[in-house]
Amino acid sequence: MTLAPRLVVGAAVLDSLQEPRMLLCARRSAPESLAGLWEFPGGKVEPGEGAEEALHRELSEELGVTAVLGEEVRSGRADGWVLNEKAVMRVWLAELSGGTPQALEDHDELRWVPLEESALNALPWIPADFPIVAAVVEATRGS
Ligand SMILES: Nc1nc2c([nH]c(=O)n2[C@H]2C[C@H](O)[C@@H](COP(=O)(O)OP(=O)(O)OP(=O)(O)O)O2)c(=O)[nH]1
Repeated sequence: MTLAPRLVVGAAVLDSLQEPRMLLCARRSAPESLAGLWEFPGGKVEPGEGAEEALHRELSEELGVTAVLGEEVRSGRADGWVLNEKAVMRVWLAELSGGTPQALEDHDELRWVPLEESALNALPWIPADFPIVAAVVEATRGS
């Protein structure tokens, strides 16, 4: 029997949905295997929770912010971006609507990085995130 992959949600938080120039990147502090790697803030969808609802909860818990979600960053697969053998992630563009992001939980650094592949790819992302970063740059290009 194959178990359905666990759904994770992530936010590509932009300085502006209308005129995006910067992406908020978060450096994980745990678990040890992922500590020091950069990611999209977010986390696992809990049973009974909607994906977007989970993303708002994670942004509040992890960063202490509220956000408006923009379009979903599509992978070409219906279920999202494959992270590993056990998890897939759906990712939305987002813009802050309240609060100043703080590394409250799971992260030890937050950084606004220009929306350019060279600048973003210079960070050591969780490996599965590199194609998502490229798709975020593509989705915001020309805005
Ligand atoms: N949040 C997030 N998780 C990612 C990304 N890329 C990636 O492979 N993952 C993986 C790391 C974890 O194995 C999983 C997400 O788990 P998590 O630890 O963030 O979830 P959570 O906040 O709900 O925490 P918990 O229930 O495990 O305590 O997805 C990403 O960009 N953002």
